[in-house]
Amino acid sequence: MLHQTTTAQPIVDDRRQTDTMTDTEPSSPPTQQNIRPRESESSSPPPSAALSEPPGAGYIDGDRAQTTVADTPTEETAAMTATAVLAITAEAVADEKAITDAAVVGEKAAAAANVEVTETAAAADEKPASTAVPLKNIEINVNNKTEVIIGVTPQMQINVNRENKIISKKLQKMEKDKLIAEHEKMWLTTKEASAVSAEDVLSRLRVNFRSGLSWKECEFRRQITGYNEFSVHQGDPLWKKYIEQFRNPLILLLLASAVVSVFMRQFDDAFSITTAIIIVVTVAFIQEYRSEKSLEALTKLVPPTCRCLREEQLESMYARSLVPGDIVYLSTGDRVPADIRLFEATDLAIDESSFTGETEPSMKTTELVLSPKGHTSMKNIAFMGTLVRCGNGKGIVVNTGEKSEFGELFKLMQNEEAPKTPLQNSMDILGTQLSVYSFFIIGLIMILGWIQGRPILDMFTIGVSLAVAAIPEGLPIVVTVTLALGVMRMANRKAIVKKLPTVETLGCVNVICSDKTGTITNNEMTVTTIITSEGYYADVSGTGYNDQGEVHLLKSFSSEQAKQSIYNLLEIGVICNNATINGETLQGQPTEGALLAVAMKNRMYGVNEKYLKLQEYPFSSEQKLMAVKCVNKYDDVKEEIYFVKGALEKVLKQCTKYSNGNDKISLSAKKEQEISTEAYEIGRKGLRVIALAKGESLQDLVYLGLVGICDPPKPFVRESIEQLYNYGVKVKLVTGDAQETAVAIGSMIGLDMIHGQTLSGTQIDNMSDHQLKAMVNNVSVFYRVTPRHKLTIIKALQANGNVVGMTGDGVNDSVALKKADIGIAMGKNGTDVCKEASDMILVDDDFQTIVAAIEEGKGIFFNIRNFVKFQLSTSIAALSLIALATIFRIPNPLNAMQILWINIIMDGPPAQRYIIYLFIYLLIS
Ligand SMILES: Nc1ncnc2c1ncn2[C@@H]1O[C@H](COP(=O)(O)OP(=O)(O)OP(=O)(O)O)[C@@H](O)[C@H]1O
Ligand SMILES: [Ca+2]
Repeated sequence: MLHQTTTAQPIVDDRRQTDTMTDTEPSSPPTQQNIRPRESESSSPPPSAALSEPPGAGYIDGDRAQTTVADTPTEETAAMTATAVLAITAEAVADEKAITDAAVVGEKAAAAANVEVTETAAAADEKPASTAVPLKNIEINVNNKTEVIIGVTPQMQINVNRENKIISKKLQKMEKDKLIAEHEKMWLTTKEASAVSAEDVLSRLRVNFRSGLSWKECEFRRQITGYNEFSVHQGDPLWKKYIEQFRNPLILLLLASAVVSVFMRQFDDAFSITTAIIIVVTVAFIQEYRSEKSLEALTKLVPPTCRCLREEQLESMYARSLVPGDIVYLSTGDRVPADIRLFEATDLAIDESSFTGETEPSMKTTELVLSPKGHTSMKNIAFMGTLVRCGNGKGIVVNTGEKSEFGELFKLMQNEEAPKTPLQNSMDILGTQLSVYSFFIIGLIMILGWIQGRPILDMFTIGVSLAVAAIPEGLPIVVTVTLALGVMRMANRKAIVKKLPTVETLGCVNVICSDKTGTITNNEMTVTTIITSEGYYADVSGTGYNDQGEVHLLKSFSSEQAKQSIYNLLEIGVICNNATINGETLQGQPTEGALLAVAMKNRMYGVNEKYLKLQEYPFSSEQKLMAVKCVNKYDDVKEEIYFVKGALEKVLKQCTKYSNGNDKISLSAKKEQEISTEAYEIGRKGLRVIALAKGESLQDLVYLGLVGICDPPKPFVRESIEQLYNYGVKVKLVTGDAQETAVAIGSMIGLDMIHGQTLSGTQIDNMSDHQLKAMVNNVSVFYRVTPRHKLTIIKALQANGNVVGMTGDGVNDSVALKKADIGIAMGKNGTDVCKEASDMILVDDDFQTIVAAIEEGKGIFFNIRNFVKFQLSTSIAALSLIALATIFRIPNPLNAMQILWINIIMDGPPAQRYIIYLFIYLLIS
């Protein structure tokens, strides 16, 4: 029988033996007890088998082998038995009990499911003695060890293969059920996770926070939990929706008239009316179905992503693939992808307004909450769907999809009907008004006809047909379909509209406020210039987040000293930093990535290891400054040092000295002026300026120098702005960057810098609303603004009657994006926060797409207007034709069927294609 190791062992003999074996038993040559090739009666393996098997592999006599199960199965025996079962089925079908016993006992048994059967040619001399059928050797791979069964007839082999398959399937299934049961025991609710320590959650969900789950394990867990998403609940079946369409009172009346026609023996009328009704209903049904489908598709256009640790690699992946136990990293601007129990939180503030209604972001901690009451008290949980306003953190996914707290909310939300767009509303009103008028006129016609003594049934069917034709009950649907189709067309042009009304607004935008970094520029930052506080000046070559490039010192007086100064300066940039570069991909903020890259180019490695980070003051667009408090690990006197980087004026405010070689010199007004001029000169080239300083206290820093970071405008922005201008849309730049940088970029992209003014955040602060409103139209560049200012600017523009679009990518844009008539977010590099706040998303961050979207928006608006006009004119034509004919006692120029046909044809451009299909179909059948 088979055995587990690669050394030859005593093997269970055929029918008699039920012995158990261990791996440690010494190897012995095949004996009588061992299974040997029967036909050749030789104790040595046949040549071919010897060639194809690893040394010491066992042999099985396929003919004689039998199922044997140890009475008291141990792990080994179980494994053996399982294996035996697999092998021996050549003759005997294994009994169920054996399999079950074997499987339940040990892991090895389960591993036996790993069976591969390979056929090898039997030795030439191995001719079967008793049978004419050629024999074969088959190799069975069990637990990665090869076993050979010799002398198997083809039929036996088929049996072996078949049985092996069945057994391995059974074993796999049992193994899986067991695992599923185990996994289900380890899940915990979000509330439970909040009430225990992070370590407990980690161990309960069996994950190491340093390495994360394995891909295989994730795959398995996902089979249990499903994808991290909400299944939109299935509506009525299609046939029911189709029948629904008949529930329209007018259609019912028409049907009634068809029935009456049958009784009156006017079969051709009855037939044509019925056909027409079916077509009307089908067209309406298809339209509604299509609009539903396209609306559904909309929600799937921008799949959220997240950063997750798997097999020690930090991966950026779709949030839908998360499972409980995944380790997720959160940073400013992220949308929380699942319910997460935090085990690390640095100044982590999360906006839970969508969830709790609380407008103030909630500060998160990692400590356990003893008895959590309500969502607000669970300070150690980041809830799915909420947004990281600032700081960063790490946590473990505890619940996903519908199991998350947000899932509960989602279920409630599903029951709410989606609000109608203003356009849909006005169409509804128009529809009702038209219905009232039409009914009135139709009533008149019918009474008149009746008085004139026309056949009552004719008058009735004509009246009802007129009602069907003239009452635009399909109008709202057509509007929705047109909007939805437009939205899909925009999606093809890489602009995703989140809500239908946006399309209406797009047609009338006349001002676009655009932030600079990430919208106008690529937000791919490269340090190109360095100026130290001593005045050493260096150029940096190379682009991208890598070490390809060099730092060239220009004005060097003493080159060693200069190198040291540059080193000290760049060191701050590395330590006061949260980004990482893996290969060439950057995780984190581009500005920080640029600082890491320049240090790499200066061949500075392992700088971080020298210091231990004690505290961080994260960067925010309000402060425009970031600081970390550290100690030098190798210093005996563990002195605290602050490393600071940020906008020059903010950093200089905290500095009292500047560094000059090994000395620190007090900052004079003159020196400050000098530094500002240097910054101005760098900024004038369109570079972003970051100042770097360090010191023992945050109020008493030593200034070390500046870096200039290049981030040029994207291609074709200039052309797009020109095109927008031609459409009557003005573009304004609103940026957190310095004046000279903003102005430089502004002129690069063709903003009117001659007539347009510039305005800073501070200036806005010193203005009344009224003053701002008076001048805001003429400003083309706003600089050094905070998120609050961005909002004020939008409001002031709106107060002047503008329809304002706002584009942005960062957290600092989100409030303004929400306030703007249309918020436009960058889809690729934009933060989740800003995508959430926006109405439209540019998939590939291309500014040109805005132009395309506005074109589409205008087109759709135009289409709908035309359609309404068309519908109205045909209704009026039909009504007046019949009314006049009745008044003047002329025979009716159109019969009921003809009216209906006209109605079908005019029922909207999207429908026409289907009508043609239907006609063709009717013709064929
Ligand atoms: N990670 C950072 N650490 C420290 N300071 C920074 C950092 N990033 C940017 N700054 C400073 O803050 C200023 C602008 O920041 P802010 O976030 O308000 O604007 P932005 O979003 O980068 O630009 P825009 O509003 O045009 O998109 C920069 O000019 C720079 O001096
Ligand atoms: Ca930005």
